Amino acid sequence: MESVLIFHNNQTNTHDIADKLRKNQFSEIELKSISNIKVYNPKALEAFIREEEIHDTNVFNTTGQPIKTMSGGEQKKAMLNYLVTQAPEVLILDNPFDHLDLASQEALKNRLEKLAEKSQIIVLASRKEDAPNFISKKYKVENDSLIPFEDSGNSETIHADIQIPEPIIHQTFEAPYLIQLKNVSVSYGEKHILKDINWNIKPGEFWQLIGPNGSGKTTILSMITGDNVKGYGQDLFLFGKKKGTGETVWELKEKIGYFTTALTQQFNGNNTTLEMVIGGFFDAVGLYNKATDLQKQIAFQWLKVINLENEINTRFRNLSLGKQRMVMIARAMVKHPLLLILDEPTTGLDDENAQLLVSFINKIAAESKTTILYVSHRKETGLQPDYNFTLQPTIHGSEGFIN
Ligand SMILES: Nc1ncnc2c1ncn2[C@@H]1O[C@H](COP(=O)(O)OP(=O)(O)OP(=O)(O)O)[C@@H](O)[C@H]1O
Repeated sequence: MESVLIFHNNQTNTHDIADKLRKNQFSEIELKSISNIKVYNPKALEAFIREEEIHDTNVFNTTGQPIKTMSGGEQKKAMLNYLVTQAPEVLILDNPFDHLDLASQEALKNRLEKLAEKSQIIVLASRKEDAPNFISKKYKVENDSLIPFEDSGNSETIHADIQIPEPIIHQTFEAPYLIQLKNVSVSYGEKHILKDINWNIKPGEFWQLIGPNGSGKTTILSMITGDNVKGYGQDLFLFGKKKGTGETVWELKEKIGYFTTALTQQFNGNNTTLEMVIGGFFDAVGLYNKATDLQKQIAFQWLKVINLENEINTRFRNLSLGKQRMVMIARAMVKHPLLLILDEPTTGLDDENAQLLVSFINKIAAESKTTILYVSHRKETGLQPDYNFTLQPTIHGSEGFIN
C-alpha cells in the first residue's frame, strides 16, 4: 500500500486535514483500513500526556520518567515510538520530524521505513527537507483539496533596502560580557542535565544555541530569563549582575526581548497588526491610545521592513502563522533590547516562511546592537550567527562546545 506525503503551507489547518484523512474523505488516497488508524498530532499528544497523568503511571513510555517532565522533543518522541510499536494499518503523522533533532529524525525515518512495508503511512509536512525516502506519492494541500505536488520557488521577501528603525532610547551596556555562565551544572535528582557549562556572550554578538532533544537548551534559557530556580546559587551573570541578586522581573523585561511560539498563542488576536507592534513599547496590548506619534511611526517602519505596511489594520489573528511570528519579533525589537531571545522560531513554519523569518533575523543582527540568542535543534539554512554554542549530552550531563 502506498505511503503518502502531503506538503502544506502555514495557512493549512493540519488538524482538519488529518481528520478528513482519518474519515477517508480524500478520494485521491485509498486507505488500507478505515478502522485501524492511528494519528499523531499536537492534540493527540496532549491527550496522550493527560492519559498518562490520569493513570498515574508510565503507560506509554518505558524510560521511567513521567512524560510531563520531559522536554518538548522527548514527549513527541515518546508518543511517536509508542504509535510505531502499535503498528496500526494506517498511521497519519502531522509534521512528525519538526522539533526533533537530526539523529532522532533519522532514527524515526528508519523505523517508519520498516513499518511502511506492512502499514500505510501518511505524513503531513511543511518543510521539504523533512520528506522521508519511502514515500511513493506526494501531494500538496490547496484550498482544502489535495493536488499532485510540484516544487516551486519562494516568492515573498522582506525589504532588504529598508533599514530597521532606530530605538527612541538607546540602551547601553559597557561591561565586557552581557551573559556569563561559569561552570554551571544542573541535575534533577540522579539525572544530570548540564555539566560545567562555561559560556561568555559579549554585547552585540549573534549566537545560536543548538543541541539534540533533551540536551538542556530550554533549561539554560529559563535560567537566563528568570523562571528556573536552578539558575540561583550558580555562577550565572546577567547584564553584569549575579543571577538572583537584586534585578526585578520588570528590570529584566526591559532588557530582554523574548520570542517563543507559545507567546504568539497567548494573544487572542483581536488587535490590529500595528497595535501588536506598538504593544512592544508597553509590554502590554490595547494601549494604542497611549502611544506617541513617534512610537506609531517606529512601529509602522518595522511593518514596512517585513512587508506588512498594507496590513496595519488587519487583525493579528487573520495573519498567516509566519507573518504573526515576524510581527511578534518586531514587537520584541521595538525598544532594541540588550538581548533578544528566539526560542525555536521556525518550528511549524513552511519553507517559505522559515526563510523569510531567517532573513529578518539576519537583518536585525546586522543592523542593530542587540545581542541575539537563537535556540534551535536544527541548523537553519541561511541563518548567519557569529557563533554556535553546541550542547552535547553525556551521562554526566551535557557539555558545551563553541564552534
Ligand atoms: N522536573 C524534571 N525532572 C526530571 N527531568 C527533567 C525535569 N525537567 C526537565 N528534565 C529533563 O531535563 C532535560 C533537559 O530538558 P530541556 O527542556 O532543557 O531540553 P531541550 O534541549 O530544550 O529539549 P527539546 O529540544 O526537546 O526541547 C530533559 O532530558 C528533560 O527530560
